[in-house]
Amino acid sequence: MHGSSDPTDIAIAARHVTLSLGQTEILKGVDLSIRQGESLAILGPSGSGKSSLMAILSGLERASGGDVRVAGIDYGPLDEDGLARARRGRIGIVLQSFHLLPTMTAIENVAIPLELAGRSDPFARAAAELEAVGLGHRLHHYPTQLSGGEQQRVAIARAVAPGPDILFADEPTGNLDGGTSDAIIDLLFARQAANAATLVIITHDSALAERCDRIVEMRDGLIVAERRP
Ligand SMILES: Nc1ncnc2c1ncn2[C@@H]1O[C@H](COP(=O)(O)OP(=O)(O)OP(=O)(O)O)[C@@H](O)[C@H]1O
Repeated sequence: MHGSSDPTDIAIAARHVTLSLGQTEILKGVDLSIRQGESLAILGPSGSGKSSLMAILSGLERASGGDVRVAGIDYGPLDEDGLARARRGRIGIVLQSFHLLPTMTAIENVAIPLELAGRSDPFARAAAELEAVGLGHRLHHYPTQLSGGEQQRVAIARAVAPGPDILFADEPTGNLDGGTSDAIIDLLFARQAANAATLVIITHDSALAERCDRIVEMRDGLIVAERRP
């Protein structure tokens, strides 16, 4: 009835998004629409603005200009608290640098956001999520007691645990060996399918990009190409 342009199908709508930091123009007018349930890979050289765009779409950073609407919420009028509330339980984020809380164990890092989102049995659920990423034997380790790849997997467990509608991942396989990387990617796509979630992945891994529904390429603060694998 409404066709593919039905606005309720759109999980993420960015219109002419700009980001300037000081004199530097990092994003120069990005237009991007992503459908609910779609998987999108963002490719592009180092410094092209991929992480900056993800920070804005995920509500971690505010755009300097343009419009961002995610899961029906206009980010424009929201302050930092408003953005945090908009993210909670709906948006999962895996960042390159993990951002685990150093004073909390692996299980606490996964369980506390579940508790904040009002989910029942946060610790049982967190344990199950950590087992799913192969860390059942590391539940009570602190981040400094975990390898980079293990911290990465805790960050992934934390992001997927609330069953978010939208999952963002910045180089999710960057710290993982081949076998672990394949298992984690399978897990991300399985979670996406189970929740009909939207998945946005920044990656240099072309095999991973090819598994997505759509690939966009960034260069110098703009999306310059788009294709379907
Ligand atoms: N806080 C900041 N202050 C100044 N410049 C910044 C800041 N954050 C990012 N930049 C610059 O913005 C540009 C885009 O950075 P961004 O991290 O978005 O690129 P990227 O495509 O994700 O790169 P990579 O693949 O290396 O992670 C870079 O030139 C970077 O130096």
